[in-house]
Amino acid sequence: MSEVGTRNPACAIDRIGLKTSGVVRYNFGAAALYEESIRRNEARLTAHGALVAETGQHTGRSPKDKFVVRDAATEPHVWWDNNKAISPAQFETLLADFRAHAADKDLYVQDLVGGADAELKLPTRVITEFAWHSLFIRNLLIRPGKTELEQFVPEMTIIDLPSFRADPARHGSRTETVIAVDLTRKIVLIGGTSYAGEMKKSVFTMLNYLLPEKGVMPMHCSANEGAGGDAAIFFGLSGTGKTTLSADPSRTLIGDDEHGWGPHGIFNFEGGCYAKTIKLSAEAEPEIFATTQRFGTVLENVILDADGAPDFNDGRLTENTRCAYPLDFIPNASKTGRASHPKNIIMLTADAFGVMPPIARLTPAQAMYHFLSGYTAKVAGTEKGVTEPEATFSTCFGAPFMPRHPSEYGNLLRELIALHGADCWLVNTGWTGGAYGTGKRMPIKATRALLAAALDGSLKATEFRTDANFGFEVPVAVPGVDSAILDPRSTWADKAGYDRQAARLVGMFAVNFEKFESHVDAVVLGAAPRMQEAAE
Ligand SMILES: Nc1ncnc2c1ncn2[C@@H]1O[C@H](COP(=O)(O)OP(=O)(O)OP(=O)(O)O)[C@@H](O)[C@H]1O
Ligand SMILES: O=C([O-])CC(=O)C(=O)O
Ligand SMILES: [Mn+2]
Repeated sequence: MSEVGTRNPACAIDRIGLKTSGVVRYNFGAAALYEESIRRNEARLTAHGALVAETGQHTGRSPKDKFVVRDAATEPHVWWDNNKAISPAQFETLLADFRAHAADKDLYVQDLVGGADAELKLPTRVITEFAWHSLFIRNLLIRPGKTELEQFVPEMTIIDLPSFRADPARHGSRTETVIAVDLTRKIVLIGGTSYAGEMKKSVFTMLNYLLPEKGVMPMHCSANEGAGGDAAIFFGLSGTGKTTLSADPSRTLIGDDEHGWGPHGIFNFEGGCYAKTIKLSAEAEPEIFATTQRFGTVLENVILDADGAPDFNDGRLTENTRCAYPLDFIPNASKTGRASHPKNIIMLTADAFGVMPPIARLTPAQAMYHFLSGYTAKVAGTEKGVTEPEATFSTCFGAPFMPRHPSEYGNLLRELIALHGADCWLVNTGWTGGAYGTGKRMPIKATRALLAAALDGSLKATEFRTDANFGFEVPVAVPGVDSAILDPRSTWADKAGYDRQAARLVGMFAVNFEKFESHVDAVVLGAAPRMQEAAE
């Protein structure tokens, strides 16, 4: 095998049975991976020095094509209602076919780490067919130093071969796309998709399985820290604002997407960020915008204009355009990836029905209810002319990444909130002044002002009213924020329309929560939104 680059002399890729007649490139840095990506026609340079790649058919994750190996070790611990199973034999066949497929390919290898806590870290080797995927994952995970690299022994291995085609009859897959997760041997095989986000979420899935047994809560959340050392975490489904709102010039960024909460506080699983770039502007999100105008950042499915500059308003390939950059591309990012126990817990939702207030205070029981519900709303692509939003409930704000039953994560979170006395808030970054189609997206400025007041403690001291539908406490007036938006009903021209929409949403919450009723106590059940007797 022809090899280039730095690695532990005792750890070549044949440790996972891979051999190739091509060249294996270990732990290449950004410049070398740029050269490789461009030489191989995988990617292009932008006018400002970022690298831009297109993913073809798959412009987002493929949760329906993800499978977990059901063996004696995983059988009792995995939540099989939410995770599709494949047999150890099917996985073995798939792994053998991955080896055969790789046998004449050039391969890129990155030895990286998931988890900024030295006692809990997961050394992860990522072997990719594409050079740009190698740079993506190098940007996203934690990069070991040179000495560490020379002694690196992977615990987890990801093999990512987008040109592989799975065979449902042979591999137990659904389509030609497959994400196969062996939690016991800590191997993930990704085939038939070029969407880079699959790699980072594979590490997340593994940590979500491993950490609860060590008493650590894994979370789909961003995190930042105030000057006084007060940490905040922001849960939320895709597109609700974890990345946008955690990048705050007045606070230290810990991470934008995946964290653990253990006995020593919180820690990032990653060493980089993966931000949405659709309609990204220098005005609303200066720190994130700046990462797109420099060397080292990977842009995914972003369209370039005639001058080679990214056009973030162009959603021609997908609305899910992205940029991936190391944490230190954000000026005030943490160097350690760790912070104290969070003082504030924010649950983000993008309520496209325009019913929820922009901020509400949650009791611990309400926080548990909303954590298990995991509500947000999706809006259809505008080009299709669909104006009706669709409610999404994804438990723990991340069902596709949760191998275990939600009650395991829920109970861990509940204990931690009680132990550390964290304050909990629900923040709606979705629609105001009506539902999607009538109203508009909450101004980022307003969301930031409300969060600032919650995080500096001043919001707690203001006057609150109780929301008629959801039962949580909503501030009446906040300095620097138009009071009207605090009461969503007042922003709707059609009040009866608001009441109908609110009643519908409460009904959706109730139906969704039925599956958790036998897993929670009366206190959490009592935190459910109230069905109204009648509108008016
Ligand atoms: N009031 C608001 N608060 C936060 N984001 C907003 C707001 N209004 C519009 N946005 C836009 O919503 C998007 C939020 O995306 P962001 O990348 O922060 O999501 P995320 O929660 O990190 O998702 P993912 O887990 O998929 O990475 C951004 O494109 C941002 O510009
Ligand atoms: O993984 C992705 O595709 C993006 C992301 O963070 C999420 O969906 O939560
Ligand atoms: Mn995410």
